[in-house]
Amino acid sequence: MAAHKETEKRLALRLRNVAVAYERRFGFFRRQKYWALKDVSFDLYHGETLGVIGRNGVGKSTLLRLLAGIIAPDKGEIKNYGVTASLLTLQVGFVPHLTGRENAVLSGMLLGMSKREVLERMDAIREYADIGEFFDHPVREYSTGMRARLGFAVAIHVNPDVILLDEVLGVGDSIFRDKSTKSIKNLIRSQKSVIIVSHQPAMLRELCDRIVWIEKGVVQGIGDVKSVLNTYLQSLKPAVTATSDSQS
Ligand SMILES: Nc1ncnc2c1ncn2[C@@H]1O[C@H](COP(=O)(O)OP(=O)(O)OP(=O)(O)O)[C@@H](O)[C@H]1O
Repeated sequence: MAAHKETEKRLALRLRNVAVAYERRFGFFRRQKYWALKDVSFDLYHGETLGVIGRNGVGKSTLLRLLAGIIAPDKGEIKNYGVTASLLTLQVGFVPHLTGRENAVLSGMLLGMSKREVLERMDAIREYADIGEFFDHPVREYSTGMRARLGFAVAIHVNPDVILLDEVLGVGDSIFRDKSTKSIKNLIRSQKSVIIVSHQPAMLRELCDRIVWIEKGVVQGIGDVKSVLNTYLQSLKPAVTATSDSQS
């Protein structure tokens, strides 16, 4: 089931033959280029939710970093039709000796807000994180779940035109997981454009209008959620699926 929202056929972003290389080091002196993305082309329209699937290490996070403007393409072109894009990821590092409040300012600014915007939203962020007095304690005292709560609370209060979500579903304990999933679903059902990387097929089936399947840095499939997801899932377990299908 798709996200039930109007998708205007108005372009937000266009990628054409985009490639990204990282430099990998071998020992002290040897360096080699590694092409994490080799040839990626697709369009993103206003209001649509595009899912990104693919095995570990095929370039999904690289794609989101590229769209957020954190890295630039080494080849190809990204055309922006006047939208702001911001990456919501829990991998933004916190500074351990600073408090949750202070880290909220830093990571909010990293995600594209001005300091004033973060300060204006601080009460809402504190309330959303719901970690009590720990909000004003150094982050080094936090549990992993508390860090996830703080990271998510900041991320959810950023308000770009295009929201890039990197595996942010399903964080924290069950209460927070429900709350964060609900917030993400609300964002997705709004008229914003969303690109979501997830390894959870059920979630993608529920939320996305289209899917892009990335394999070894190239687009292996793009289009209808059901068919692209099915083809991808089949590709993960060809032998097993053939056997279990014939038994059922
Ligand atoms: N800073 C970096 N320097 C060198 N190589 C990198 C760097 N970041 C990522 N890579 C490599 O680029 C490839 C793509 O990484 P990326 O994180 O985009 O994959 P992914 O599809 O998001 O993986 P996962 O599903 O495991 O999160 C991987 O082989 C990874 O090792």
